[in-house]
This record gives sequence, structure tokens and C-alpha cells, in this order.
Amino acid sequence: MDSNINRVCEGFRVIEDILRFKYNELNLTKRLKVSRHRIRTSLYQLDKTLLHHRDVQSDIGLIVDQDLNLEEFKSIESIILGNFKRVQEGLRTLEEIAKSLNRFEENTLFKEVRYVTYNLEREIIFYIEEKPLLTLPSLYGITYLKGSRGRSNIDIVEEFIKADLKLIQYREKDLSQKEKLKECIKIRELTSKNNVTFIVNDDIDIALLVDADGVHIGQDDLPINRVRKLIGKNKIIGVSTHSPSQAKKAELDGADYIGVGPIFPTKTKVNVCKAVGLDYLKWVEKNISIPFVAIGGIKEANIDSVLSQGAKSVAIVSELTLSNDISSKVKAVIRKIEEKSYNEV
Ligand SMILES: Cc1ncc(COP(=O)(O)OP(=O)(O)O)c(N)n1
Ligand SMILES: Cc1ncsc1CCOP(=O)(O)O
Ligand SMILES: [Mg+2]
Repeated sequence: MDSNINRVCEGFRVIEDILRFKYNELNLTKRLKVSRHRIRTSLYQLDKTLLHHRDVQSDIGLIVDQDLNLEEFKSIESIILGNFKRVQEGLRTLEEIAKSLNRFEENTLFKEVRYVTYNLEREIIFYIEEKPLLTLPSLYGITYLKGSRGRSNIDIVEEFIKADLKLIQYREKDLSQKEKLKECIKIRELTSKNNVTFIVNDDIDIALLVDADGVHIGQDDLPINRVRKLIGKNKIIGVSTHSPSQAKKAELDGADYIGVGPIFPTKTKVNVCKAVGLDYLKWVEKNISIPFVAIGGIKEANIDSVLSQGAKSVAIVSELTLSNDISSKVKAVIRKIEEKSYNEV
């Protein structure tokens, strides 16, 4: 009996953690927690003698849990559904055991909580579905004032929009907060008018002030769950990653997409880490289920090697901002990416 109680509580705990840390959803988290506590404390009301029957080594529950097919747990939704199933099955078993022991009070409690979980399951799945999955465009544009041949960030954003880029990140390391805010207000206006996604690098406060679509943060910035708390569940959080463990953590912590790089050496970013190479990109393609964008030293001339490792979205910074004809460059690169995905079908 107590191994089933553990299984039910563990299932609740997994769902609670997802809602709390990934979505920062306190109401649903609290309701799950109340049910978990009701089940957990039910054990204390049962005969203490039951605990003497605890036999962890030969507990069949351990074998069942080891058999859980991790391959099935690909999306957040399937993790939640899998854990609700675990909770409901556990509760059903507890109901039966309590009944056979003539513990009618506990039998009613387990049944009641099981019915509560059906409603919670529906509400939680609705809640998650409300947030559409992000699709990154094939080419991800980023501003780079120093490498823009004297043009302003606004000039570059206008060129990007004319060239039909669908996502633009404002990345500015040299202007004051006041100047950045002024530029971002203008960029929000331009991007909204043209249906372009607008991401602000580093500055969560500016992103909030101008109602940008999201933020891009690095490994040394605020933790993802704190940023989520600030910007809410409907905004995009992108996170830079340089290793498999960082990528897994970002995915679990609720990032909407990850940056993967620098793939090749780059001079655009100061204090950049060593190039991570194409193997890490391949690893991400195989092991990560949120969208990812390859970045760092990527040019029209070497993009094929990046695409052949499975990248569907690529960020090219200096080669675009240094170009005298941004529109032609963007079109040539997008054509290459789209040809590659067309050939894969
Ligand atoms: C799409 C994308 N990927 C990676 C980065 C780099 O972010 P970070 O590591 O925080 O470094 P800075 O850009 O802030 O210098 C990015 N900006 N965009
Ligand atoms: C912001 C950033 N993060 C990792 S590499 C990089 C800059 C990439 O610039 P470029 O495309 O010019 O190499
Ligand atoms: Mg940063």
C-alpha cells in the first residue's frame, strides 16, 4: 500500500514541478499539492503496522517504474499525461486495497482524489495547449551595430524587414539603456506593423517596456524560471547553450527555444566560448524537442554543413549586417535552407 502511495505522490510531484517551474502556474500547482498531501497523510491514519510490511527490495513497483518507456516521454504533454495515468492507476489500486481491508474512509478518500485528478488533467492539458508551440523561421536575424557599415540598428531592422526576415533579435552591447529603449520602441512599431517576431537580447526590462515578443538570455543571466515569472507564459524565452547538459536543462526549465553555438569561430561576440562544432548540433537535433537555432561563424559559404546536421533555423549575424545588399543576401541564404528542407521531403 505504501509503495502505491509513493507512486501517486511522485506522479503528482512531477506534474506540480512542470506547472510551477515551466509555466509558473500557481493555482493549478496548489491544487495538485492539496491532493498530494491528502494522499500522503492518509498513510499516517492507516495502521502503523502496515509499515512493518514494507519490503523495498522485492517491491514489484520498482520493476514497473524501471520499465517506464522514456522514449514515450517526448513532450511536456506526454510527461503530464503519463504521470496522471500513474497517479490514477495508483489511486485505483489503493481504493481496492483499502476496500479489502475494510478501510472505507480511505477507500472514499482515494476515490474522491481520483475523480479530482480527471478534472485537473483536463484543465492542465487545456492550459498547456493554449500556448502554441514556437516555430523558428529558417533565418534568424540579429542586429550588430559595430558591423553595420555605419548604418543604424533601425536601418538594419528596416532592411531585414524589407528582405522578409520573420524574426529579429535586438542585440546591442554599446548603447546606453536609454538609447536602447528608444530604438526598441521604434523596432516594436516596425515589427508589429510587418508581422515580424521581435526578441530583445539580455534586457528583460526593455523587452517588457516595449512589449517585445520575447527575450534571449545567456548562461550567466537570470534563471529561466525567474525570467518566466517576469515576462509571463505567453512570451518567448530563448537560451544560449554550448553543451548537451545546458541544452537539457534549458528544455526542462521551460525555454521556448535554444541557441546552439558558436558552431564555428566568430569575431562578432567578445568573450565568446570556444567553437562547439557540428557534433553538438547533431546531438541537439537528436535529443532536444524544443526548436533550436544554430549560431556562430555561419555564412552562406558554410551553411550546408550546418543544415546537414539537422539545423532548420540558422542565425547569421555579421555576414548579413556587413552586406551592402542585405535583401539579396537574405534571399540567397533562405533559398539554400529551403532547398535543403525541400530535398528532404
Ligand atoms: C540566437 C542566439 N543564440 C545565442 C546568443 C548569445 O547569447 P549570450 O550567450 O547571452 O551572449 P550575448 O549575445 O548576450 O553576447 C544570442 N544572442 N542569440
Ligand atoms: C551572439 C553570438 N552568440 C554566439 S556566436 C554569436 C555571434 C555570431 O555572429 P556571426 O554570425 O557574425 O559569427
Ligand atoms: Mg546575453
